[in-house]
Amino acid sequence: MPASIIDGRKISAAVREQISKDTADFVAATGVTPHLAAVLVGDDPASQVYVRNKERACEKCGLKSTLHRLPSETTQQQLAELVQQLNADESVHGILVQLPLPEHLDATQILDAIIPAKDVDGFHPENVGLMSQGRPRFLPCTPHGVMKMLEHEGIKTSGRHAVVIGRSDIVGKPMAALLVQKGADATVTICHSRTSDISAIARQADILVAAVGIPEFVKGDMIKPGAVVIDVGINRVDDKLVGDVDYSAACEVASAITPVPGGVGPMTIAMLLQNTLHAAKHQASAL
Ligand SMILES: NC(=O)C1=CN([C@@H]2O[C@H](COP(=O)(O)OP(=O)(O)OC[C@H]3O[C@@H](n4cnc5c(N)ncnc54)[C@H](OP(=O)(O)O)[C@@H]3O)[C@@H](O)[C@H]2O)C=CC1
Ligand SMILES: Nc1nc(=O)c2c([nH]1)NC[C@@H]1CN(c3ccc(C(=O)N[C@@H](CCC(=O)O)C(=O)O)cc3)C=[N+]21
Ligand SMILES: [Mg+2]
Repeated sequence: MPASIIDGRKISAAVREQISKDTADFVAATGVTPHLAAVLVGDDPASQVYVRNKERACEKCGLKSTLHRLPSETTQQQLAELVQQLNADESVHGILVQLPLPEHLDATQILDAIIPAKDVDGFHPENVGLMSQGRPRFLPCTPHGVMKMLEHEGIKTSGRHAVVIGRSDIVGKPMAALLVQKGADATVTICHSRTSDISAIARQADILVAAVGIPEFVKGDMIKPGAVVIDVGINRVDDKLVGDVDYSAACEVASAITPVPGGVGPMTIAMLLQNTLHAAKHQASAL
């Protein structure tokens, strides 16, 4: 039986509908419109896709979004100054600096400079620490979106073996952290570029998450029959979006799979809007 397709667009639409209502209530009560400021330096293709969709989603849900587009040649100091300006701007509730930054810029220093209360990506070390202790402030959007999808589909994680391919700070590591935490209770293995025999490990997964950044990295024979496959990858190949999983091969083996596009991406955006509303609520109540 071919895999069932986990419809990220549909699940995210349901989440966004709730966010729209909550945002309207918040605006009515406070007169404040939740405001997300995004910073894009240069022209990373996955970031371009993200920017486009997130602007549209903010607008539809009644949030304000502003995009600061900076040229690839932007200096560390110029970028740091923009972050300081957004930190100080009381009309801005959420700040997101698109990654990856161009080679010559130090992303860690920039992410550390975002005040934790506006860190809607959940990348600041204070927010990472809170998450890893199981008392989250802002959960990172992509892993949180994946957990929401699993929950929505009634896919249990407890006692299951989850294999995450990728150990980045934005996807792989926080994905593993959420899957292993109490309540989710998966047994988690993390793979990366130095892992030996990834295929053998991947084949043990009940839940396989691919966050590699290599088109169709996961082949059909790396998937255990009946496994759930979550494809986080957003790769542009000949002007089309493809994931990190060989989708047609995986459909023959998996029990359920997320497509690209239309899978994890829309969930990331829904979680970003949720974090921005949450940030605005906190900042309004702190006044
Ligand atoms: N759908 C969404 O909402 C989002 C999608 N993405 C997409 O997800 C993908 C991953 O993103 P991100 O985590 O930021 O990417 P990174 O490039 O930061 O991380 C990739 C990870 O994959 C590992 N890796 C690379 N090559 C191999 C290999 N041959 N075998 C095993 N592991 C390998 C790397 O290992 P090592 O650490 O050893 O280098 C690294 O840990 C990208 O396609 C990105 O565009 C990202 C964010 C959100
Ligand atoms: N600080 C930071 N935080 C991020 O979360 C972050 C980032 N930087 N840099 C780039 C990656 C990539 N990313 C995407 C999110 C949604 C879609 C998305 O909406 N995808 C749609 C695309 C639909 C289409 O346009 O065809 C889909 O998959 O269906 C894509 C990519 C977030 N990232
Ligand atoms: Mg990819």
